[in-house]
Amino acid sequence: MAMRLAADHVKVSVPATAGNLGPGFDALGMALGVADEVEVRALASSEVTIEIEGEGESTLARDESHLVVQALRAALDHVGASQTGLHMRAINRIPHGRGLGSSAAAVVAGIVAARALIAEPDALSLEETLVLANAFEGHPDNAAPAIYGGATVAWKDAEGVHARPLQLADEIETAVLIPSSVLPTKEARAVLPAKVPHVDAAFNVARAALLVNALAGRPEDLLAATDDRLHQGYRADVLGPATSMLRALRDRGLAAVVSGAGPSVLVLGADLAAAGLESGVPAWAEGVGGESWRCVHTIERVPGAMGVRL
Ligand SMILES: Nc1ncnc2c1ncn2[C@@H]1O[C@H](COP(=O)(O)OP(=O)(O)OP(=O)(O)O)[C@@H](O)[C@H]1O
Ligand SMILES: N[C@@H](CCO)C(=O)O
Repeated sequence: MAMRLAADHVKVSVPATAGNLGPGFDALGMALGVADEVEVRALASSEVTIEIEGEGESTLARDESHLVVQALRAALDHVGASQTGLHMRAINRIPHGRGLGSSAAAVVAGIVAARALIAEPDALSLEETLVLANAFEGHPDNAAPAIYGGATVAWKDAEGVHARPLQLADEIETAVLIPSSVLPTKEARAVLPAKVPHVDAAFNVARAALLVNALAGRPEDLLAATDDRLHQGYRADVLGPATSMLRALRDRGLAAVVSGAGPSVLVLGADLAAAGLESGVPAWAEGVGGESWRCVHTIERVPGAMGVRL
């Protein structure tokens, strides 16, 4: 027998995320202080209606092809629950195509909404949520922090997809510099080589391990720990102004990395106010690469996705 829906009105919030964190390509990630909200009402009819406010309000589909709806349906199928008509209201605050995990947030929102709707939420564990989200995304580094919050390491093996929360010291802050230009993740992945030199792989292994230690409370190592040879250099041309911003920040001694597939740039540090990154963009950074940038500064550990019944 199909699993029952136990609620007909739920609300979900999912944070933006930065994937990679420099050396941890497709593995490390961190939740950021901006979140999308989605309200879902199950309908007696088979109708699907969608209201969107914010990012994508004039471009996103209002039908079954909407990413949140697709993920919700996949999650209902996964637990053997009946499909339902639905009305969805989305407040989209995460910019799209900027390396801030908007697609992962949409997918996780759909799965967590399904989890809140069904009679047995335990049928969809956090681990299964990650497996389902990875099936949409193809890489788990954004979905993992979107689900668990804070900083995470995620990996795949023959059994599936896994993630663990990383220790994140209270003193670690983030600032994200967001340009107005967009870079679809698909385009940024298409320029990566199929093989990399062994010496570059070894270079990143050392930095990724050092970064885990630095995040746990050694902020003085963040600059060395955020260097990378596996993706940012290969993407320099498609990243355009982000490559200039990355260089400008690192030349100032700031631990900057490309956020996800870019073109946003993430800065990690223990006192980002001292670098003028606590509110707005510092004067020297305005117009770098011919872009207009805005800055989002986060000082607290960001929680993962939350779903509640209304
Ligand atoms: N809230 C949303 N609702 C529906 N579709 C969305 C939503 N957010 C993102 N998308 C879809 O995902 C696309 C962006 O995904 P893409 O993977 O290119 O970038 P990103 O997820 O923002 O960045 P990154 O993966 O580098 O962190 C959008 O153009 C849109 O099609
Ligand atoms: N690890 C992914 C993050 C993008 O979402 C990439 O760099 O392509």
